[in-house]
Amino acid sequence: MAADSQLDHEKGYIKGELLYTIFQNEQEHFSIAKIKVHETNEDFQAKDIVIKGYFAKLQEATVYLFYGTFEHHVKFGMQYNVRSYQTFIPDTKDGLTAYLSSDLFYGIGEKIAEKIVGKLGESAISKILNDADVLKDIPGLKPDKRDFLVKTLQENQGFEHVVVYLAKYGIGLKLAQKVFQEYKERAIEVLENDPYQYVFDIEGFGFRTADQIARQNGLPLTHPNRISAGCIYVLQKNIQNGHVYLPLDICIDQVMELLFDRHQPLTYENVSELLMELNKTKKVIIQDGNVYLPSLYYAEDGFASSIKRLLEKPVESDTTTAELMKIIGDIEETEILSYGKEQYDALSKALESKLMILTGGPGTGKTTVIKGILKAYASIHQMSMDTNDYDAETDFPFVLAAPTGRASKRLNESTGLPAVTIHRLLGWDGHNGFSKNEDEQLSGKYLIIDEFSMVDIWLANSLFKAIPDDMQVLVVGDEDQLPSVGPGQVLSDLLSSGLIPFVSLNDVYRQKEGSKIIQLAHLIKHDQCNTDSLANDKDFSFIGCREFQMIDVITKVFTSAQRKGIDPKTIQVLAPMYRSQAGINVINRHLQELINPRKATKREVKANDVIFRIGDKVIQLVNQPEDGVFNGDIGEVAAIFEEDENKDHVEQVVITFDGKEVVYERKDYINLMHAYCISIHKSQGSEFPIVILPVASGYNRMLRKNLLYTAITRSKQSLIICGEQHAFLKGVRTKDTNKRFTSLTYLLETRLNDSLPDPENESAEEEITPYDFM
Ligand SMILES: Nc1ncnc2c1ncn2[C@@H]1O[C@H](COP(=O)(O)OP(=O)(O)OP(=O)(O)O)[C@@H](O)[C@H]1O
Repeated sequence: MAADSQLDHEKGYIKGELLYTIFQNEQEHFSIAKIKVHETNEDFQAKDIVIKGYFAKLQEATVYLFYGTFEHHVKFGMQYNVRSYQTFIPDTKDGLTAYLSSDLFYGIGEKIAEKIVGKLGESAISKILNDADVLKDIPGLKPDKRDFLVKTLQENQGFEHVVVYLAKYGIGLKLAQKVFQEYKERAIEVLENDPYQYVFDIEGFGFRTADQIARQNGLPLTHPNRISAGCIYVLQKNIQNGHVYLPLDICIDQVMELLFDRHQPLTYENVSELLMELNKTKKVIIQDGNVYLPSLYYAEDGFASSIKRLLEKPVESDTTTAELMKIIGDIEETEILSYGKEQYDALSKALESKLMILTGGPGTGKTTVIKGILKAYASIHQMSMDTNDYDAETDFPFVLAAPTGRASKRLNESTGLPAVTIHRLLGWDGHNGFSKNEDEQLSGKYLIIDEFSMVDIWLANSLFKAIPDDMQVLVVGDEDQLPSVGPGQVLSDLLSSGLIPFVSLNDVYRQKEGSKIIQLAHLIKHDQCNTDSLANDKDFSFIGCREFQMIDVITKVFTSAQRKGIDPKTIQVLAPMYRSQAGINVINRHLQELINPRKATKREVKANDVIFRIGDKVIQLVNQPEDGVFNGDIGEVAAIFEEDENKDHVEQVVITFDGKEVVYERKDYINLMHAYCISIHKSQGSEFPIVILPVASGYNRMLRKNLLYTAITRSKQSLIICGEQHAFLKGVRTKDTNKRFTSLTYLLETRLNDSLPDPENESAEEEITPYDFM
């Protein structure tokens, strides 16, 4: 613990003493403080500086070594962003004695301190922290004083010790803080004995980091914990590819590949045995030769059970076909339209089915049918569709929801009825789960979930658990769009089971037949898109260019739109990749410069490499249901507050999402990025008046039919594709062959087949529609 060995001259440091704390978040251990500088190897002359970072508790009159980097703050000027730190303990035994007999360790006098240092040497502090019993034989050190000394050291040095220790492995303060919160003083012991434990317990602690530490600590590569952590890591990684499980063979192969080492080879049996062990302790579930993480196994299982439960209680209706025809006829009259055959089927089937799926591409009338269903349901059951006619005692019968804020807003606008996000509907509490579940189910009679292709198996399970037995459900989606970001392919599994009543709308409606965007979407859907399909039209243009010209073309489109008085906010660029010559990051940088350039009067903050400026268009990257914002929501930077301008005394960025304000602190900036250009995946569930879709051959490995179809169907008024025609045509002809491993179809087949009437026979009986009389 000698000072010279403490000091890492290779890194920039400031040695200094706390003057005062400017801000402190005790829960997060985050502080901003002013320190007096004693010494530094940084190019820096001032006598004091503001530091910020995660600290245990900075004590006055204690000297610390801070390692970090300088950062410029608009108001406070130069600041030192601390990455790691430790208490500076003077170089000599005398220095250490002085430290231990300082005011910090009340009741420890110089004599006792000398004895401690005499016995334990210069590494006394580490020794005490590792094992407090080393103090047992110090003459004159009473048990209560000893306990106090250990406790104070643990409080002050424990966290630092962990920070310094983890910094050796490149682990930053923030993760170190999570580690300390989980294990306290045991952090280093756990890491030394079994770094893989961190992978299980600490969110964000990667397997590879644990592996590197284990190797440095000499743990054998065939250590069972390494194999176990490798198995869990492989399964977790595969969630990102949408898989619910991995077949045993594939799982073992991937684990062996991950853990491969020439000198200590693993056998198939080693991994397979460990998987069986994990299965016994329920850390994984192996079923029919497939390996699941428990949360996914139970989600699929639970979802299939909910479907079975609902279908076992069919709708009891005494409405005759003639009555239904009359009701639908009346709706046609008031809406001044005549439903097509598919639409009529959809209406009547949805009204009589406990659960129905409605699918269809753009402009096929999904919204028109939803509105018809709601009206017909209200008419059959003689219910008012006016929310004012209901109170706390009488629940509004129609429940409308969608996975994203934007999609639920559209559903609300198109139906005129309240619609919310699924998270909101289920009462997400922000941390532990939903308030609506199997014990406290939803109220209402008819549930419509739009954009269901975006719903992953976890959310589907939570939602369906909360549906009461007597509620009818309509699931709406477009099966040709991208599957959910999360694991599973719930919509397509439900459809391919063939066990859930469904209607697919294929006819495109007259008013929109003139729309090239919709035509193009349907040509792609039916694999009929060719060079002729890309001819310019009033709502569509294809601007040919090479990848290196892409940024130029996109900025020119924006400039010319601005000249024509088109609000740039109505234009959305959608691209498949973040990092490439014409990737999302580059496009965003250029568009920010063009649309919202730096101005002396405009506040901005810098977070990592990104500058957020007032007026910037931004996108939320994760679900933050506690604030009512969701992955993919687009907002605008409305205000930036400095530390002394708000009661929390922290810098804040305020984003407005459709009029709703959400406050972000620095630690949350990571959940935002610019949205002049967003990924096609993030655009699911949203629609934009004008879409620019760059298609470069550099995106080749991403270009797939469902991706391009999703992008195109986001545009409502105008679509501009720029790039290379052959890359686009190749993309729309490339099917997504990344099969997701899910067992939902199989589960539905095995559970429902025995208990339900054959839908084929059932629909054969019911097939009388007005068309049969025409
Ligand atoms: N039976 C019909 N007769 C006349 N017009 C219709 C009919 N069905 C739908 N339309 C019209 O076709 C257009 C598209 O219908 P709608 O918005 O319901 O389709 P959608 O599938 O929800 O489309 P999108 O997915 O693009 O939002 C609307 O203008 C609608 O009024």
